Amino acid sequence: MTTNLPLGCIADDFTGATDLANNLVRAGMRVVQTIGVPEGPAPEADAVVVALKSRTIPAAEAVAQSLAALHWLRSHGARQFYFKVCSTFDSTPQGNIGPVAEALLEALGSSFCCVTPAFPENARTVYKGHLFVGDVLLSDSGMRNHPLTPMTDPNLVRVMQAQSQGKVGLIEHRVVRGGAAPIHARLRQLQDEGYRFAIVDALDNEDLMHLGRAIADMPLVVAGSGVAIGLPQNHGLAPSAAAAALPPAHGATAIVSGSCSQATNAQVADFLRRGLPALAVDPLQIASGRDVVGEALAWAEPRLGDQPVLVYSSAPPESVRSVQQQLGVGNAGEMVEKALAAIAKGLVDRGVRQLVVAGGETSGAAVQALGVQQMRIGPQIDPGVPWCHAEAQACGRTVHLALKSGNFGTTDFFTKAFGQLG
Ligand SMILES: Nc1ncnc2c1ncn2[C@@H]1O[C@H](COP(=O)(O)OP(=O)(O)OP(=O)(O)O)[C@@H](O)[C@H]1O
Ligand SMILES: O=C(O)[C@@H](O)C(=O)CO
Repeated sequence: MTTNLPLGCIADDFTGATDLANNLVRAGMRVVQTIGVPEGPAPEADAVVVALKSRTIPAAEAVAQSLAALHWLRSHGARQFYFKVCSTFDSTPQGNIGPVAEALLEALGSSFCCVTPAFPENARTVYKGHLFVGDVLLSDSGMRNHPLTPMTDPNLVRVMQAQSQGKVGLIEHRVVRGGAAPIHARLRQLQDEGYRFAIVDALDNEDLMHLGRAIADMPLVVAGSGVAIGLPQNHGLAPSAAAAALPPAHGATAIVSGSCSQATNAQVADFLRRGLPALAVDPLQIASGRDVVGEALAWAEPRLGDQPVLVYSSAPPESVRSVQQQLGVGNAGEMVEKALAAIAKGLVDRGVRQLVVAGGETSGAAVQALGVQQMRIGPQIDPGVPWCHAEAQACGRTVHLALKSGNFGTTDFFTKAFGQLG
Protein backbone atom coordinates (compact mmCIF):
# COMPACT_ATOMS: atom_id res chain seq x y z
CA MET A 1 0.00 0.00 0.00
CA THR A 2 1.31 3.49 -0.85
CA THR A 3 1.64 5.48 2.30
CA ASN A 4 3.24 8.51 0.71
CA LEU A 5 0.89 10.12 -1.76
CA PRO A 6 1.63 13.85 -1.87
CA LEU A 7 -1.57 14.66 -3.73
CA GLY A 8 -5.00 13.04 -3.88
CA CYS A 9 -7.36 14.35 -6.54
CA ILE A 10 -11.07 14.00 -7.19
CA ALA A 11 -12.32 15.02 -10.63
CA ASP A 12 -15.97 15.58 -11.48
CA ASP A 13 -15.66 14.09 -14.96
CA PHE A 14 -13.33 11.82 -16.89
CA THR A 15 -11.81 14.22 -19.40
CA GLY A 16 -11.41 16.72 -16.59
CA ALA A 17 -9.47 14.07 -14.70
CA THR A 18 -7.03 13.46 -17.56
CA ASP A 19 -6.69 17.22 -18.03
CA LEU A 20 -5.66 17.58 -14.39
CA ALA A 21 -3.39 14.53 -14.55
CA ASN A 22 -1.74 15.97 -17.68
CA ASN A 23 -0.81 19.20 -15.92
CA LEU A 24 0.57 17.33 -12.92
CA VAL A 25 2.65 15.09 -15.22
CA ARG A 26 3.99 18.09 -17.12
CA ALA A 27 5.12 19.61 -13.85
CA GLY A 28 6.99 16.41 -12.92
CA MET A 29 4.58 14.13 -11.03
CA ARG A 30 3.97 10.49 -11.98
CA VAL A 31 0.21 10.20 -12.11
CA VAL A 32 -2.36 7.41 -12.26
CA GLN A 33 -5.99 8.15 -12.97
CA THR A 34 -8.54 5.71 -11.60
CA ILE A 35 -12.02 5.31 -13.01
CA GLY A 36 -14.22 5.72 -9.98
CA VAL A 37 -13.04 4.95 -6.48
CA PRO A 38 -10.51 2.10 -6.72
CA GLU A 39 -10.87 -1.09 -4.78
CA GLY A 40 -7.31 -2.39 -4.74
CA PRO A 41 -4.09 -0.95 -3.37
CA ALA A 42 -2.85 2.49 -4.38
CA PRO A 43 -0.73 2.48 -7.56
CA GLU A 44 2.86 3.65 -7.45
CA ALA A 45 2.57 7.39 -8.21
CA ASP A 46 3.06 10.89 -6.85
CA ALA A 47 -0.61 11.69 -7.39
CA VAL A 48 -3.75 9.65 -7.92
CA VAL A 49 -6.69 11.26 -9.71
CA VAL A 50 -10.01 9.58 -8.97
CA ALA A 51 -12.26 10.26 -11.95
CA LEU A 52 -15.93 10.52 -11.08
CA LYS A 53 -18.87 11.27 -13.32
CA SER A 54 -20.44 13.63 -10.81
CA ARG A 55 -20.71 16.96 -12.62
CA THR A 56 -24.31 16.56 -13.67
CA ILE A 57 -25.77 14.16 -11.11
CA PRO A 58 -27.90 15.28 -8.12
CA ALA A 59 -25.81 17.13 -5.52
CA ALA A 60 -26.36 14.56 -2.75
CA GLU A 61 -24.96 11.79 -4.97
CA ALA A 62 -22.03 13.95 -6.07
CA VAL A 63 -21.24 14.61 -2.40
CA ALA A 64 -21.45 10.91 -1.48
CA GLN A 65 -19.17 9.83 -4.34
CA SER A 66 -16.67 12.59 -3.65
CA LEU A 67 -16.51 11.71 0.05
CA ALA A 68 -15.92 8.06 -0.85
CA ALA A 69 -13.04 9.14 -3.09
CA LEU A 70 -11.63 11.36 -0.34
CA HIS A 71 -11.82 8.52 2.14
CA TRP A 72 -9.91 6.18 -0.19
CA LEU A 73 -7.26 8.77 -0.97
CA ARG A 74 -6.79 9.64 2.71
CA SER A 75 -6.54 6.04 3.74
CA HIS A 76 -3.83 5.57 1.10
CA GLY A 77 -1.68 8.36 2.43
CA ALA A 78 -2.76 11.48 0.52
CA ARG A 79 -1.88 14.65 2.37
CA GLN A 80 -3.34 17.39 0.16
CA PHE A 81 -6.52 17.20 -1.91
CA TYR A 82 -7.58 18.71 -5.22
CA PHE A 83 -11.22 18.83 -6.29
CA LYS A 84 -11.01 19.28 -10.09
CA VAL A 85 -13.95 21.13 -11.61
CA CYS A 86 -14.44 22.33 -15.14
CA SER A 87 -12.48 25.32 -16.45
CA THR A 88 -15.86 26.73 -17.46
CA PHE A 89 -17.15 26.11 -13.90
CA ASP A 90 -20.26 24.27 -14.99
CA SER A 91 -22.23 21.71 -13.05
CA THR A 92 -26.01 21.38 -12.57
CA PRO A 93 -28.29 24.45 -12.55
CA GLN A 94 -28.47 24.19 -8.72
CA GLY A 95 -24.72 23.56 -8.61
CA ASN A 96 -22.62 20.63 -7.40
CA ILE A 97 -19.34 22.47 -6.87
CA GLY A 98 -20.41 24.30 -3.69
CA PRO A 99 -22.01 21.28 -1.95
CA VAL A 100 -19.11 18.95 -2.80
CA ALA A 101 -16.47 21.50 -1.77
CA GLU A 102 -18.25 22.16 1.55
CA ALA A 103 -18.57 18.44 2.28
CA LEU A 104 -14.88 17.86 1.51
CA LEU A 105 -13.85 20.76 3.75
CA GLU A 106 -15.94 19.44 6.59
CA ALA A 107 -14.55 15.92 6.21
CA LEU A 108 -11.02 17.34 6.27
CA GLY A 109 -11.76 19.38 9.39
CA SER A 110 -11.01 22.54 7.48
CA SER A 111 -13.02 25.73 7.06
CA PHE A 112 -11.57 27.42 4.00
CA CYS A 113 -10.11 26.86 0.54
CA CYS A 114 -9.45 28.72 -2.66
CA VAL A 115 -11.38 28.18 -5.87
CA THR A 116 -10.29 28.99 -9.40
CA PRO A 117 -11.07 27.48 -12.79
CA ALA A 118 -8.25 29.52 -14.42
CA PHE A 119 -6.32 27.61 -17.10
CA PRO A 120 -4.52 30.29 -19.12
CA GLU A 121 -2.90 27.81 -21.55
CA ASN A 122 -6.42 26.96 -22.66
CA ALA A 123 -7.53 30.61 -22.59
CA ARG A 124 -9.52 30.37 -19.35
CA THR A 125 -8.63 33.40 -17.24
CA VAL A 126 -10.24 34.92 -14.17
CA TYR A 127 -10.18 38.68 -13.63
CA LYS A 128 -12.06 40.47 -10.86
CA GLY A 129 -13.82 37.17 -10.28
CA HIS A 130 -15.13 37.04 -13.86
CA LEU A 131 -14.35 34.02 -16.02
CA PHE A 132 -13.19 34.66 -19.56
CA VAL A 133 -13.04 32.03 -22.32
CA GLY A 134 -10.62 33.42 -24.86
CA ASP A 135 -11.51 37.07 -25.38
CA VAL A 136 -15.11 36.84 -24.20
CA LEU A 137 -16.92 36.42 -20.91
CA LEU A 138 -18.05 32.86 -20.14
CA SER A 139 -21.65 33.88 -20.76
CA ASP A 140 -20.80 35.04 -24.30
CA SER A 141 -18.82 31.87 -25.14
CA GLY A 142 -20.05 28.63 -26.71
CA MET A 143 -20.89 27.48 -23.15
CA ARG A 144 -24.16 29.37 -23.33
CA ASN A 145 -25.38 26.60 -25.70
CA HIS A 146 -23.97 23.55 -23.87
CA PRO A 147 -26.33 20.55 -24.23
CA LEU A 148 -26.28 19.65 -20.52
CA THR A 149 -24.80 22.51 -18.52
CA PRO A 150 -25.30 25.94 -20.16
CA MET A 151 -23.47 28.80 -18.38
CA THR A 152 -24.99 32.28 -18.44
CA ASP A 153 -23.30 34.06 -15.51
CA PRO A 154 -19.56 34.87 -15.75
CA ASN A 155 -19.29 36.21 -12.17
CA LEU A 156 -17.75 33.32 -10.24
CA VAL A 157 -18.28 34.87 -6.80
CA ARG A 158 -21.99 35.01 -7.59
CA VAL A 159 -22.09 31.53 -9.17
CA MET A 160 -20.22 29.94 -6.24
CA GLN A 161 -22.22 31.88 -3.64
CA ALA A 162 -25.51 30.68 -5.14
CA GLN A 163 -24.49 27.06 -4.50
CA SER A 164 -22.69 27.43 -1.13
CA GLN A 165 -23.73 27.86 2.49
CA GLY A 166 -20.49 29.64 3.45
CA LYS A 167 -19.38 33.13 2.32
CA VAL A 168 -17.47 33.52 -0.95
CA GLY A 169 -14.75 36.18 -1.27
CA LEU A 170 -12.25 37.20 -3.96
CA ILE A 171 -8.49 37.48 -4.25
CA GLU A 172 -7.91 40.02 -6.95
CA HIS A 173 -5.19 39.93 -9.53
CA ARG A 174 -3.28 42.86 -8.02
CA VAL A 175 -2.67 40.61 -4.96
CA VAL A 176 -1.96 37.47 -7.01
CA ARG A 177 0.66 39.11 -9.19
CA GLY A 178 2.55 40.15 -6.02
CA GLY A 179 3.51 36.51 -5.41
CA ALA A 180 2.96 33.72 -2.90
CA ALA A 181 3.42 35.80 0.25
CA PRO A 182 0.69 38.39 -0.42
CA ILE A 183 -1.67 35.65 -1.65
CA HIS A 184 -1.02 33.68 1.52
CA ALA A 185 -1.65 36.76 3.68
CA ARG A 186 -4.91 37.51 1.89
CA LEU A 187 -6.03 33.88 2.20
CA ARG A 188 -5.47 34.06 5.95
CA GLN A 189 -7.29 37.39 6.14
CA LEU A 190 -10.35 36.06 4.31
CA GLN A 191 -10.33 32.94 6.48
CA ASP A 192 -10.17 35.07 9.67
CA GLU A 193 -13.07 37.17 8.38
CA GLY A 194 -15.21 34.03 8.18
CA TYR A 195 -15.11 33.39 4.44
CA ARG A 196 -15.26 29.76 3.35
CA PHE A 197 -14.12 30.20 -0.25
CA ALA A 198 -11.87 32.61 -2.09
CA ILE A 199 -12.25 32.86 -5.85
CA VAL A 200 -8.73 33.62 -7.10
CA ASP A 201 -7.94 35.72 -10.17
CA ALA A 202 -5.26 34.33 -12.49
CA LEU A 203 -4.19 35.49 -15.93
CA ASP A 204 -1.09 33.45 -16.69
CA ASN A 205 1.04 30.53 -15.54
CA GLU A 206 3.16 32.77 -13.34
CA ASP A 207 0.04 33.64 -11.34
CA LEU A 208 -0.68 29.91 -10.95
CA MET A 209 2.89 29.16 -9.81
CA HIS A 210 2.54 31.89 -7.14
CA LEU A 211 -0.82 30.44 -6.11
CA GLY A 212 0.60 26.91 -5.96
CA ARG A 213 3.27 28.02 -3.50
CA ALA A 214 0.77 30.04 -1.46
CA ILE A 215 -1.51 27.05 -0.88
CA ALA A 216 1.22 24.50 -0.05
CA ASP A 217 -0.14 24.11 3.49
CA MET A 218 -3.85 24.10 2.66
CA PRO A 219 -5.64 20.73 2.76
CA LEU A 220 -7.98 21.40 -0.17
CA VAL A 221 -8.03 23.32 -3.43
CA VAL A 222 -11.03 23.52 -5.76
CA ALA A 223 -9.89 24.30 -9.28
CA GLY A 224 -9.74 23.62 -12.97
CA SER A 225 -6.53 21.90 -14.01
CA GLY A 226 -4.48 25.11 -14.14
CA VAL A 227 -3.47 25.28 -10.48
CA ALA A 228 -1.93 21.81 -10.85
CA ILE A 229 1.15 23.26 -12.54
CA GLY A 230 2.03 25.02 -9.29
CA LEU A 231 1.78 22.10 -6.86
CA PRO A 232 4.60 19.65 -7.80
CA GLN A 233 7.18 22.38 -7.01
CA ASN A 234 6.07 22.15 -3.38
CA HIS A 235 7.39 18.57 -3.34
CA GLY A 236 10.73 19.35 -4.97
CA LEU A 237 9.54 18.01 -8.34
CA ALA A 238 10.33 19.60 -11.69
CA PRO A 239 9.25 18.86 -15.30
CA SER A 240 10.79 15.62 -16.66
CA ALA A 241 10.11 13.43 -19.70
CA ALA A 242 10.30 10.31 -17.49
CA ALA A 243 7.06 11.24 -15.71
CA ALA A 244 5.19 10.92 -19.05
CA ALA A 245 6.71 7.64 -20.32
CA LEU A 246 4.19 5.12 -21.79
CA PRO A 247 4.58 1.76 -23.58
CA PRO A 248 4.91 2.05 -27.38
CA ALA A 249 1.69 2.34 -29.43
CA HIS A 250 0.60 0.07 -32.28
CA GLY A 251 -2.61 -1.01 -34.00
CA ALA A 252 -5.51 0.73 -35.74
CA THR A 253 -6.63 4.26 -34.89
CA ALA A 254 -10.11 5.72 -34.38
CA ILE A 255 -12.06 8.62 -32.94
CA VAL A 256 -15.47 8.50 -31.29
CA SER A 257 -16.97 11.93 -30.75
CA GLY A 258 -20.12 12.81 -28.77
CA SER A 259 -19.08 16.34 -27.93
CA CYS A 260 -21.12 19.12 -29.54
CA SER A 261 -18.84 21.95 -28.44
CA GLN A 262 -17.58 24.56 -30.89
CA ALA A 263 -14.03 23.17 -30.78
CA THR A 264 -15.14 19.58 -31.43
CA ASN A 265 -17.48 20.59 -34.24
CA ALA A 266 -14.53 22.37 -35.89
CA GLN A 267 -12.35 19.25 -35.41
CA VAL A 268 -15.00 17.05 -37.01
CA ALA A 269 -15.29 19.51 -39.92
CA ASP A 270 -11.51 19.47 -40.35
CA PHE A 271 -11.48 15.65 -40.45
CA LEU A 272 -14.27 15.65 -43.06
CA ARG A 273 -12.44 18.27 -45.14
CA ARG A 274 -9.44 15.94 -45.34
CA GLY A 275 -11.65 13.28 -46.92
CA LEU A 276 -10.94 10.77 -44.16
CA PRO A 277 -13.53 8.06 -43.36
CA ALA A 278 -16.25 9.42 -41.08
CA LEU A 279 -19.72 8.26 -40.12
CA ALA A 280 -22.40 10.43 -38.47
CA VAL A 281 -24.63 8.79 -35.88
CA ASP A 282 -28.17 10.18 -35.76
CA PRO A 283 -29.77 10.30 -32.24
CA LEU A 284 -33.26 10.03 -33.74
CA GLN A 285 -32.32 6.75 -35.43
CA ILE A 286 -31.00 5.42 -32.11
CA ALA A 287 -34.33 6.42 -30.52
CA SER A 288 -36.26 4.66 -33.28
CA GLY A 289 -34.68 1.36 -32.25
CA ARG A 290 -32.47 0.93 -35.31
CA ASP A 291 -29.22 -1.02 -34.72
CA VAL A 292 -27.04 2.06 -35.09
CA VAL A 293 -24.17 0.47 -33.15
CA GLY A 294 -24.09 -2.63 -35.35
CA GLU A 295 -24.29 -0.53 -38.51
CA ALA A 296 -21.47 1.77 -37.37
CA LEU A 297 -19.18 -1.16 -36.55
CA ALA A 298 -19.97 -2.90 -39.84
CA TRP A 299 -19.09 0.37 -41.61
CA ALA A 300 -15.87 0.88 -39.63
CA GLU A 301 -14.38 -2.61 -39.64
CA PRO A 302 -13.18 -2.78 -43.27
CA ARG A 303 -11.83 0.75 -42.99
CA LEU A 304 -9.60 0.16 -39.94
CA GLY A 305 -5.94 0.35 -40.78
CA ASP A 306 -3.34 3.01 -41.38
CA GLN A 307 -5.63 6.01 -41.27
CA PRO A 308 -8.04 6.95 -38.48
CA VAL A 309 -11.80 6.49 -38.76
CA LEU A 310 -14.27 8.82 -37.05
CA VAL A 311 -17.72 7.96 -35.71
CA TYR A 312 -19.53 11.04 -34.40
CA SER A 313 -22.81 12.41 -33.13
CA SER A 314 -21.32 15.90 -32.81
CA ALA A 315 -23.73 18.44 -34.25
CA PRO A 316 -24.36 22.21 -34.22
CA PRO A 317 -26.47 23.78 -31.42
CA GLU A 318 -29.68 24.09 -33.49
CA SER A 319 -29.60 20.38 -34.36
CA VAL A 320 -28.88 19.42 -30.72
CA ARG A 321 -31.81 21.60 -29.56
CA SER A 322 -34.16 19.96 -32.03
CA VAL A 323 -33.10 16.46 -30.91
CA GLN A 324 -33.48 17.45 -27.27
CA GLN A 325 -36.99 18.83 -27.91
CA GLN A 326 -38.00 15.53 -29.44
CA LEU A 327 -36.27 13.14 -27.01
CA GLY A 328 -35.77 15.18 -23.82
CA VAL A 329 -32.34 16.52 -22.76
CA GLY A 330 -31.38 13.71 -20.37
CA ASN A 331 -32.78 10.95 -22.51
CA ALA A 332 -31.05 12.19 -25.68
CA GLY A 333 -27.71 12.52 -23.88
CA GLU A 334 -27.90 9.11 -22.29
CA MET A 335 -29.00 7.34 -25.46
CA VAL A 336 -26.20 8.84 -27.53
CA GLU A 337 -23.60 8.19 -24.83
CA LYS A 338 -24.64 4.54 -24.59
CA ALA A 339 -24.48 4.02 -28.34
CA LEU A 340 -21.09 5.75 -28.70
CA ALA A 341 -19.69 3.79 -25.75
CA ALA A 342 -20.78 0.51 -27.37
CA ILE A 343 -19.17 1.66 -30.63
CA ALA A 344 -15.91 2.49 -28.79
CA LYS A 345 -15.85 -0.99 -27.26
CA GLY A 346 -16.71 -2.61 -30.60
CA LEU A 347 -13.87 -0.74 -32.27
CA VAL A 348 -11.33 -1.97 -29.71
CA ASP A 349 -12.72 -5.50 -30.11
CA ARG A 350 -12.03 -5.10 -33.84
CA GLY A 351 -8.41 -4.04 -33.49
CA VAL A 352 -8.36 -0.34 -32.60
CA ARG A 353 -5.49 0.26 -30.16
CA GLN A 354 -5.25 4.05 -30.27
CA LEU A 355 -8.59 5.65 -29.53
CA VAL A 356 -9.54 9.31 -29.13
CA VAL A 357 -12.87 9.96 -27.40
CA ALA A 358 -14.25 13.50 -27.54
CA GLY A 359 -16.51 14.83 -24.80
CA GLY A 360 -16.47 14.41 -21.03
CA GLU A 361 -19.74 12.52 -20.66
CA THR A 362 -19.01 10.52 -23.79
CA SER A 363 -15.56 9.60 -22.47
CA GLY A 364 -17.02 8.54 -19.15
CA ALA A 365 -19.46 6.21 -20.87
CA ALA A 366 -16.77 4.86 -23.24
CA VAL A 367 -14.22 4.16 -20.55
CA GLN A 368 -16.85 2.32 -18.50
CA ALA A 369 -17.88 0.23 -21.53
CA LEU A 370 -14.22 -0.63 -22.17
CA GLY A 371 -13.83 -1.81 -18.58
CA VAL A 372 -10.95 0.55 -17.89
CA GLN A 373 -10.17 0.83 -14.19
CA GLN A 374 -7.05 2.93 -14.26
CA MET A 375 -4.88 4.79 -16.74
CA ARG A 376 -1.22 5.80 -16.67
CA ILE A 377 -0.88 9.37 -17.96
CA GLY A 378 1.59 10.04 -20.77
CA PRO A 379 2.63 12.87 -23.06
CA GLN A 380 0.46 15.87 -23.86
CA ILE A 381 -1.15 16.14 -27.30
CA ASP A 382 -2.56 19.61 -26.70
CA PRO A 383 -3.02 21.56 -23.46
CA GLY A 384 -5.43 19.57 -21.31
CA VAL A 385 -5.29 16.37 -23.38
CA PRO A 386 -2.63 13.68 -22.87
CA TRP A 387 -2.27 10.19 -24.29
CA CYS A 388 -2.97 7.59 -21.63
CA HIS A 389 -2.37 3.86 -21.46
CA ALA A 390 -4.89 1.48 -19.96
CA GLU A 391 -6.08 -2.07 -19.80
CA ALA A 392 -9.53 -2.35 -21.41
CA GLN A 393 -10.70 -5.27 -19.31
CA ALA A 394 -13.97 -5.69 -21.19
CA CYS A 395 -11.91 -6.35 -24.36
CA GLY A 396 -8.97 -8.20 -22.80
CA ARG A 397 -6.53 -5.68 -24.38
CA THR A 398 -4.37 -2.73 -23.51
CA VAL A 399 -5.11 0.43 -25.41
CA HIS A 400 -3.82 3.97 -25.77
CA LEU A 401 -6.62 6.42 -25.04
CA ALA A 402 -6.97 10.18 -25.36
CA LEU A 403 -10.03 11.59 -23.64
CA LYS A 404 -10.55 15.02 -25.15
CA SER A 405 -12.56 17.64 -23.29
CA GLY A 406 -15.15 19.07 -25.63
CA ASN A 407 -13.62 22.52 -25.82
CA PHE A 408 -9.96 21.50 -26.03
CA GLY A 409 -7.57 20.79 -28.85
CA THR A 410 -6.54 22.49 -32.06
CA THR A 411 -8.67 22.11 -35.19
CA ASP A 412 -6.47 19.30 -36.57
CA PHE A 413 -6.57 17.35 -33.29
CA PHE A 414 -8.22 14.24 -34.77
CA THR A 415 -5.36 13.68 -37.18
CA LYS A 416 -2.35 15.10 -35.36
CA ALA A 417 -3.00 13.10 -32.17
CA PHE A 418 -2.01 9.84 -33.88
CA GLY A 419 1.35 11.12 -35.05
CA GLN A 420 2.52 11.65 -31.49
CA LEU A 421 2.90 8.15 -30.06
CA GLY A 422 5.62 6.96 -32.39
N1 LIG B 1 -26.47 15.13 -31.88
C1 LIG B 1 -26.74 15.19 -30.56
N2 LIG B 1 -27.94 15.61 -30.13
C2 LIG B 1 -28.21 15.68 -28.81
N3 LIG B 1 -27.35 15.35 -27.84
C3 LIG B 1 -26.14 14.92 -28.22
C4 LIG B 1 -25.79 14.81 -29.60
N4 LIG B 1 -24.54 14.36 -29.68
C5 LIG B 1 -24.12 14.17 -28.43
N5 LIG B 1 -25.08 14.51 -27.54
C6 LIG B 1 -24.97 14.47 -26.08
O1 LIG B 1 -24.42 15.72 -25.66
C7 LIG B 1 -23.61 15.51 -24.52
C8 LIG B 1 -22.24 16.05 -24.83
O2 LIG B 1 -21.53 16.02 -23.66
P1 LIG B 1 -20.01 15.63 -23.56
O3 LIG B 1 -19.64 15.85 -22.12
O4 LIG B 1 -19.76 14.28 -24.10
O5 LIG B 1 -19.28 16.66 -24.51
P2 LIG B 1 -18.80 18.13 -24.10
O6 LIG B 1 -19.72 18.70 -23.09
O7 LIG B 1 -18.54 18.88 -25.34
O8 LIG B 1 -17.41 17.80 -23.43
P3 LIG B 1 -16.82 18.33 -22.05
O9 LIG B 1 -17.74 17.88 -20.95
O10 LIG B 1 -15.52 17.63 -22.01
O11 LIG B 1 -16.73 19.81 -22.17
C9 LIG B 1 -23.60 14.01 -24.25
O12 LIG B 1 -24.55 13.67 -23.28
C10 LIG B 1 -23.98 13.44 -25.61
O13 LIG B 1 -24.56 12.16 -25.54
O1 LIG C 1 -11.46 21.92 -17.18
C1 LIG C 1 -11.91 21.64 -18.30
O2 LIG C 1 -12.40 22.47 -19.08
C2 LIG C 1 -11.92 20.20 -18.71
O3 LIG C 1 -10.91 19.51 -18.08
C3 LIG C 1 -13.21 19.60 -18.37
O4 LIG C 1 -13.49 19.41 -17.21
C4 LIG C 1 -14.16 19.33 -19.48
O5 LIG C 1 -15.06 18.32 -19.14
